[in-house]
Amino acid sequence: MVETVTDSEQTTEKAVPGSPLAQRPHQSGPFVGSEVGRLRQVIVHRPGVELLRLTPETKHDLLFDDLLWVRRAQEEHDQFCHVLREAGADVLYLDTLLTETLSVPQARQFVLDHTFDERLFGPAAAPLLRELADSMPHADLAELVISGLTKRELLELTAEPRSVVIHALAMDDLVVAPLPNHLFTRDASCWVYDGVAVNSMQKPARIREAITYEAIYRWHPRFASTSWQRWSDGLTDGQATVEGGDVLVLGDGAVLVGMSERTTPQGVERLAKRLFAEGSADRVVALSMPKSREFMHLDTVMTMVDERSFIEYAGLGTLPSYTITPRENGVDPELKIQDHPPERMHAAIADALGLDHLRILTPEQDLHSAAREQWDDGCNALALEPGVVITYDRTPTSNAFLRDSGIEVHEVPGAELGRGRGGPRCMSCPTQRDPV
Ligand SMILES: NC(=[NH2+])NCCC[C@H](N)C(=O)O
Repeated sequence: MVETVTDSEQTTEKAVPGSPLAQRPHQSGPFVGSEVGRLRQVIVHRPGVELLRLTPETKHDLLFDDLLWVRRAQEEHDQFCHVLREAGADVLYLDTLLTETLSVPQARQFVLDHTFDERLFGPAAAPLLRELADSMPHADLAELVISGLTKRELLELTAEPRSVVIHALAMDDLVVAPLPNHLFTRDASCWVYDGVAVNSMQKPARIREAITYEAIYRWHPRFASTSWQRWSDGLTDGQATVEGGDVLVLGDGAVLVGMSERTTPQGVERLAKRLFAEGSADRVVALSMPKSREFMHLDTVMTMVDERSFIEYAGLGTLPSYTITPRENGVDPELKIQDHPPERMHAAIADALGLDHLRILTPEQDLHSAAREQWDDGCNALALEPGVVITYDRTPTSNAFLRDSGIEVHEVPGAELGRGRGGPRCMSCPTQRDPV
């Protein structure tokens, strides 16, 4: 095994003029000051009925590579949450947050309006389904939104609506689609310093996930009673997509974004512009990634494990990159864009971090083993604090290499969870994390 260190061996830190907000200490409201600072509060989603909706025919469109044994996946997820709690993090469950949010009348109306869209259900069924959903207790409505509903289940609740759309469905077809990728709470929203991006999702199976987060952040008292910035317009952003798996909060006013299968350059520019306008960040480094499923998000190929170290997939190579900074021009900052050739990728990230070089941790393996471990989320580490991470147990070479490099690794079982192509970082949406 070798440790690859880019540029030189020295570790002298450069002083970087970070924004005042990037330094803001942890307080009770949401604030994510870095990628590796102490994790204080995190949103997760325990896999549920929505995963029972996967079949060999639907799994592909629902973005899973295999069916999960749901009970075992729940046990694995419980162990993941246990490690988070042991590390002192406050673990918030997405379905509980949504249930509590739905008790606020405006939130309920918002979720119903956006879920029962005429364009999806047709003008005949949409109002009837909306009415049925509105008559449900909060927890049942949350369950319907996340787990979906088949025609058979619908007919157990009500008489068949007079609708061509519903009539044309077979009994076990889904009337309301499930949201199985809510498991990966990282993606549909992401907190960056003192604000949040509720993301317009690239894949049709994930678009409705943004409704859940939009409602929670706007109306759940935990979030609605504090002030924070908006880095996106969520559902209405169209092609300007950003997904949280592509966004690494480097710390001290710097952000690293992967332009992947999911995140577009338009999305990156908008994120940068809004961060700069509020003075919450002043450097965004964007990497131009291959657009492919195995590299769907940046955090599937590289994650940060301490203030200067990243675990990185051997097959990633180096990528063209851009450094975006604000060019002050009156009130509205313009974007100053500097492009870098592939060989400068690590140097561009190091510069944004104010470091002479990064420590790139890439275990030495044959190419096939490296590809297998990347596919199994070996590079998807979730930091609990600098130098302490959670990974799946199914990637032993990456885990051993991290340990040999001085990183404390907490392994959690990933035999079932890993079938959704997301690891510990993907399954977490930090809402409070210390700066470093
Ligand atoms: N941050 C991540 N890498 N998330 C992984 C998401 C996996 C999910 N099945 C999808 O395809 O969207």
